[in-house]
Amino acid sequence: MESLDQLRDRIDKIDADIFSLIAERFEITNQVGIYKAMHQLPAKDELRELKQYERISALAEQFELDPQMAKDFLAVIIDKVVENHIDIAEQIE
Ligand SMILES: O=C(O)C(=O)C[C@]1(C(=O)O)C=C[C@@H](O)C=C1
Repeated sequence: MESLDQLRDRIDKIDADIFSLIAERFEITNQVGIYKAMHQLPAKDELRELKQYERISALAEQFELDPQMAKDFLAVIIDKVVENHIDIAEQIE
């Protein structure tokens, strides 16, 4: 059995991986924000979001996680992405 410190080290590494991937996702969504601003597209795409929530919910079930928790987690990220898109559009105007 691993020690508490070893288990916590593994948790810390996973947290670092998660945030590295979230940062990469924001880099990509910022590019989407620039594209949308340049093509006068709205910051928010409800249909795409519905598909995203369905997809994340199915993914959560596949990994035996709570689908609502997964959707809440994604909502925090997507809400921030939309804010960033609005900021980008204001800067490009
Ligand atoms: O796919 C897009 O159009 C995005 O802007 C990305 C994204 C997302 O983070 O997944 C964010 C905002 C949109 O409302 C839908 C999806």
